[in-house]
Amino acid sequence: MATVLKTASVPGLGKVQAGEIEVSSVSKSYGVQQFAKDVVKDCSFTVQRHKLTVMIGPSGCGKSTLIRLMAGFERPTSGTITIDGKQVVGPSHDRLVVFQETALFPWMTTYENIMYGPKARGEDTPKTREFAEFLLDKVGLTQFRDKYPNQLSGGMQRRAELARAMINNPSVMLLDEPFRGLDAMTKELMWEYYAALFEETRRTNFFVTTDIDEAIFLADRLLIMTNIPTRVRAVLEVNIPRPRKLKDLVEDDRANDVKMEALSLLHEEAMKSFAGGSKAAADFVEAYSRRIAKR
Ligand SMILES: Nc1ncnc2c1ncn2[C@@H]1O[C@H](COP(=O)(O)OP(=O)(O)OP(=O)(O)O)[C@@H](O)[C@H]1O
Repeated sequence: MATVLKTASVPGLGKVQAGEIEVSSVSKSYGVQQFAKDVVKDCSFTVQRHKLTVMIGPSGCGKSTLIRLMAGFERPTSGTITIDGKQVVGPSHDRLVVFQETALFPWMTTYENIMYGPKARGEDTPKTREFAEFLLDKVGLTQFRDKYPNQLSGGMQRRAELARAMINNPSVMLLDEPFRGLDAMTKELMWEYYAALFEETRRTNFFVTTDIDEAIFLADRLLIMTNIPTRVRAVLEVNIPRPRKLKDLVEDDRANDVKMEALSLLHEEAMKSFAGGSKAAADFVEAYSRRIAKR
């Protein structure tokens, strides 16, 4: 059963659903017989209730595949995925996915986009409208509530996207590199908005990235993935107090320790991939070597 966390501070919401996902010995292959490609192999981990779990791994290792399996868009070749003990057999409103591509409807204003889900379910109530206003405020878009997506910057669109997912009160949010492609400063701003939203609600979040600073700034727990076919290589706890500040990334010793450990593990995985001829791994190995040389 999902634990219900009382959150009197969230107007219009009242309670936050927070589920727990268990991924048990999951494998996923594409293609058949001699063309079969193993993408995920015997992978197990838990996305703990009320925590922000971040998955980081080499480019192309199978992270998006895992998100699609957890969302129920695809089925594992073997193994099971459960949410609060119930097997995932298809998509559901209890697991909402935010992708890097914008899914905002261009003909709707920011407010209309956010209210789309509740309206579609016949829940256009004073409470949901109050929650929509709260979310607009939290993502800094109150002044832009009546603008259309093409009148918003890239960062604003991603913030509207977050609010549009959160209003549906899923028990787990799944985010697949939602800030990829944004410039460095906009990205950092997004981390602050997103972390504040997480801290306010303590909803279970699962976030996939290839950006080590993003991973450490956001995570309670960090899953380091192996090269393809992927599984969990290590789980690192990120014990930096919240709310976090960007300067923690450079000033907090715990952040630096986790970063060095994570980079070292990722480097080993990238080297394996590099040996297999991967261009993305070669880029990572070069960037890592430069970073180490600078220290
Ligand atoms: N539907 C599919 N059919 C065949 N192969 C697939 C399919 N989906 C993914 N793959 C393969 O699985 C591998 C992993 O892809 P995936 O997108 O899950 O990795 P990723 O870690 O999310 O990558 P990135 O970090 O670059 O976003 C890739 O080699 C990809 O080509």
